[in-house]
Amino acid sequence: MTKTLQKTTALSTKNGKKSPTDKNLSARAAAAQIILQVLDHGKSLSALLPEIQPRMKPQDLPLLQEICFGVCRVLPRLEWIIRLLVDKPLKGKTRIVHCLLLVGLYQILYTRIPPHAAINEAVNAARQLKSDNFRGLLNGVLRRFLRERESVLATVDKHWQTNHPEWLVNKLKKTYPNWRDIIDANNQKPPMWLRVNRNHSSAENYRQRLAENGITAFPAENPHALRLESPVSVSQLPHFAEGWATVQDVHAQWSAILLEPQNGELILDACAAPGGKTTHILEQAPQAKVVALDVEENRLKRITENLARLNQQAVVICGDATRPETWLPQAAQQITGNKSAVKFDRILLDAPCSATGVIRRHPDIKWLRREQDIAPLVEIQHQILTALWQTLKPNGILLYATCSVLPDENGRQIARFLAEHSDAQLEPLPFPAPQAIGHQFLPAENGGDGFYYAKLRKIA
Ligand SMILES: C[S@@+](CC[C@H](N)C(=O)[O-])C[C@H]1O[C@@H](n2cnc3c(N)ncnc32)[C@H](O)[C@@H]1O
Repeated sequence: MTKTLQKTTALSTKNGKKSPTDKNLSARAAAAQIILQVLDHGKSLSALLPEIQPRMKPQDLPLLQEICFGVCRVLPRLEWIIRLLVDKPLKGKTRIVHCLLLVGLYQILYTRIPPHAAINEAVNAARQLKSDNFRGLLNGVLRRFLRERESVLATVDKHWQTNHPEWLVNKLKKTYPNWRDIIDANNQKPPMWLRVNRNHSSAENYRQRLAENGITAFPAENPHALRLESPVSVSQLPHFAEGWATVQDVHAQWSAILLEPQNGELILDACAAPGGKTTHILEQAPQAKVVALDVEENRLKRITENLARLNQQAVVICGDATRPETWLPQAAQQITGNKSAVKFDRILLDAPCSATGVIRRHPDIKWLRREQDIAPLVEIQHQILTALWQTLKPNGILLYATCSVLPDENGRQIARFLAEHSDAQLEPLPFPAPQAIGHQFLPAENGGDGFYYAKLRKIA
């Protein structure tokens, strides 16, 4: 820390102004509120952004999204800058001012917004957020950062910043010799991937249609996947509303391919919401009878909407995968007309997990997930696996998937299951460089997210 970096003291404040309606809320004010909810109240961006979006001006949404995701991506670096510049931590009611500083610094460092505009907007947002008394502090800190940028960054960037929580870095270090590459990949912005519905078009034909609409896309090894050069709104995608394409990461697309669903089979998608993989199963095998199960009732609507867009049918059920006896009779009733027990030919278990493989897509995971969450997740995965195994037909297939990179949730989970179930056999997967148990994709490998797959057969 150089001597020139004098610290600015946070002033105390009294709130004065009425809060504006959300329609008048600027992108910066909304971003500060959302970041506060993530950091201090453990809420996810994917829950918060859709809530606020209908109440914002449409033209403000891209910037709101950019700031919220961006701040989560580089949070420790921004926090360090604030520690250097602000004497007294902004706590309690003044946390919103701290979040406005994050928002202002992010724009100065990571966007093309002219710094003076970023500062003015942060100061204006303070008024909207009933923090008038802090306008001077915001203005002073951000302007000082501009003046002393070089020396501040020399201090902050003296050592490599992981921008990850320490517990996660330690876990990655223990498992992966190339852990730094994983961290770097997690800190990138992810590409947008499409899955082309082969019932409407080949990936190549769709790529040409995209090109005719000014959208550049690249093919992948996976036959249905296209990577877009730059993300676009789905409303720009040809025939999106009619189900010609679905937004889905390239590695997530392996789920339905590895499951190999067949027409006429009875298939369970056990943790199905929002239904991205349910619809892929039905694209692959339109005549399969698919049960889409999820424990979160409010997430079932998303499955139904996705099925409707693709003009597909499935039995959508709310239920706990650890307790098949509570929902299996209802599923049987809807499929066969009577409640007697049914067994599945194939099961996709896209298990609830730490989501440590999709950090680049959901950077808030780094601050929402805690080390102590992992063991309970591993236990629930084991319970679901064990319970669903009883519902699988002899010779049936269970595909276990997670978007985690932690071995406890992946290879070790399956090793434990194999040790406990003599009727379970590991099936080979069609990837080069076979791994010991299942297959781990790392984040950004082939441009895809971090995913794990293991395919199990029930020996007859
Ligand atoms: C990784 S997400 C599934 C994503 C989905 N397969 C897709 O591709 O769109 C995991 C899902 O598991 C659900 N879930 C968690 N615990 C569950 C349980 N005990 N039984 C059924 N579903 C559960 C969550 O509600 C969540 O929707």
